[in-house]
Amino acid sequence: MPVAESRPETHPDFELEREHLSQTVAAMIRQIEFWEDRDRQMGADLETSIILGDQAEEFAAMLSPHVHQPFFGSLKVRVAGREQTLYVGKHGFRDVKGPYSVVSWDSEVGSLFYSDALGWTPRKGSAGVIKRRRQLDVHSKKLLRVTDLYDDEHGGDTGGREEVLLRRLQEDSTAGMRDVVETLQPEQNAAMRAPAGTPVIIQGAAGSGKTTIGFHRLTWMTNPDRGVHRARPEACMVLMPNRVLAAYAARILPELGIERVVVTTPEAWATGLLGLEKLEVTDRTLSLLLTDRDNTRRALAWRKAKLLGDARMLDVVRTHLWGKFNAGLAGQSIRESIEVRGREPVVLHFPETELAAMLRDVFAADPLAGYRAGMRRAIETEALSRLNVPEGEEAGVLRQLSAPLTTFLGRVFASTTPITEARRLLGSADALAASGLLTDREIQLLLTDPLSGIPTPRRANADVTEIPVMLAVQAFTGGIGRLDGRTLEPFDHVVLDEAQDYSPLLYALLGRATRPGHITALGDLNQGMHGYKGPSSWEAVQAQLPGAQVLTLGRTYRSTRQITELGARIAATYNRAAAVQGVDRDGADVQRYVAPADAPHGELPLIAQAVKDAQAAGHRNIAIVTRRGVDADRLAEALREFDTDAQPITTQEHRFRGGLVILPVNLAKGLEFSAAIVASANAQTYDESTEYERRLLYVSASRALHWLGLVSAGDLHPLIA
Ligand SMILES: Nc1ncnc2c1ncn2[C@@H]1O[C@H](COP(=O)(O)OP(=O)(O)OP(=O)(O)O)[C@@H](O)[C@H]1O
Repeated sequence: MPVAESRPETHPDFELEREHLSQTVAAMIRQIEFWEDRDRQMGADLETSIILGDQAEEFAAMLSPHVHQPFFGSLKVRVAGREQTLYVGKHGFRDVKGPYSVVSWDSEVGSLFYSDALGWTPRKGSAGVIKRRRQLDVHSKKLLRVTDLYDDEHGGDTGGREEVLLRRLQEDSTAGMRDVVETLQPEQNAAMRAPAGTPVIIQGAAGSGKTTIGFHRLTWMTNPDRGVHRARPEACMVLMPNRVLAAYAARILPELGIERVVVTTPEAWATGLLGLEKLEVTDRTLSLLLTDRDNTRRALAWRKAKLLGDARMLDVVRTHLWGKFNAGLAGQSIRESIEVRGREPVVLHFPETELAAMLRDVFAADPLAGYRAGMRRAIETEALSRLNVPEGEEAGVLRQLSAPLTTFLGRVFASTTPITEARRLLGSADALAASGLLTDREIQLLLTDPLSGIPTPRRANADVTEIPVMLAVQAFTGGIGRLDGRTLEPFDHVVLDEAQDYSPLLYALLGRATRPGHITALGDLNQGMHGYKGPSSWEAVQAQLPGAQVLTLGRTYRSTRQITELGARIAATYNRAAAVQGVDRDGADVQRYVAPADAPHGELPLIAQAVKDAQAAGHRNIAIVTRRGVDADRLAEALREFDTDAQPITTQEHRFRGGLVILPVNLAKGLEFSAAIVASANAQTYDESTEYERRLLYVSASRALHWLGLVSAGDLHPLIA
């Protein structure tokens, strides 16, 4: 069946829809004017009037940005013999006096627009049937197009959903991640709306929309419809692999209507929590894997890194701290004379045996704020109850207790900075053996140092592989979570991007730091660049996040068929999973630029030419991708001689602001551009025999939406030649 066409003259309902749009715009404007008119926001007294006025102003401010596009779709439903059309937009709007209401995309009914379901049973009321789904392209208050996606009266599915999607995918990239509210696909919608309070692992190939969907799920979590599971944006955190990507992705948030979410990197979060923002984080395992040719040493380094991120390490750390704090308690007691107003002073005495019993209870209770705070609270509570302190006098008693308590806690818990304590544990066979959880071979492995040949920086540093153990020490002693002023709270919701790079131990810790069931992990086990620090399977993650569901996104959306096919050729050399299904979108052929290996200026003139060609094809956001940061800096400089001014993005401080940029592949991961040019796309740069290098080549070659150029002085890489 032909798709009901979109041009005004061909879609029979175009005029009707245009009229509905203009009436909706008018109704919204009326409502905004009403809210903005303070004289009409009258309460019983002045104070209530002011509150009402402020509230109304806030409503007006929230609705205003949506007047230019009140909705993007509609749903015709039949319930109890009555037909009704619901309009779906980015922001809900209730037309109190008329029929021009809009339901929000992230509401319960909004979901029906995206799913393939043909009926539904609401919580109350009778079951309904979907009669029609319709896309309405609106821009600047003007209706541009009407496309039916599903029409009961015309044979059901029209193929319109694919048509709308393809149109959207043809658009140019922007300087930030975009929302896909208008074209969310059924499987994405289902993943986004996996029951609130259930941890979710979204597995999907590159370009399947994982990261995008993760942010949409976060927004969905903040909707009041989520009830007890509703998340406050300021209490949520998103972890992304680097700061360039974090800044790029965070731009989606205002579009989705939420603000104040913390979007950062795991390293920044960890060093912040450890109170060591200046700590340099190294990845010496990676350096060794890339430079050392000794296979035994490589295998050792890999296995040691894996073991450091093993979830059992949580209890290894806990047992170690138990032994340490108990030893610290030996010979300690608290004896303090306390005055309660109106009574004789009494001596409060906690002998060692009692303190030891309290410590045992604190370990058993495992408080979020850590054992130190837990112990303080336990002693304070016991003191108040033992002295039978009247309510008004509690603060005074606690003040008297404060100094001796701090001294005592200092003796037991001090000298435990997470870094030194983690290293002390990892260097001691006895400490590692205490829990009985590790085998002798594993203990030996932890005591060896396969990385001794890899230099460490001069500054204070920690390796990514030891950070989870340090965080575990921190979690047990000082607590782990979100700092709200001086108190530690669990995060309302945490989203992890590139979730295949988080160890099971980190998952266990993040689970502690977050409300139960409130982690959304987005990843692709096939894209793992750092298998030594990630989980071996999603089951290993599920073991740390009770009840976690794995949802798979099967389609990819980013690139044209030509670019997707090229990427698939590279990925097929290491990817064991079945080939993914791309959206079949036709585009320009992949362009290849090859100069003789001894050409006077090497590949420079070719890169400059590729940039000109991409620009001539109409692209503005263009990336030149290099293998390393130094290559990008060097090329940026040299290309100026060839009339090409590319902005380098070579440190995490740089930001992508659109235009022509040059950046190394590790910073390009996750970003996307209308056009991309892979510099030095050859086997000298991306070693063919190393899987890691082939994965990097894949990342470089998969950054473009529409146009891809491959450049080399000397033969192109065999996988893409
Ligand atoms: N339903 C959709 N409608 C329109 N565009 C979409 C849709 N889903 C994904 N896209 C687009 O596909 C591209 C890839 O999305 P995204 O970056 O979220 O994928 P990803 O799975 O996180 O990829 P990677 O693993 O490479 O980081 C983006 O341009 C995104 O806007």
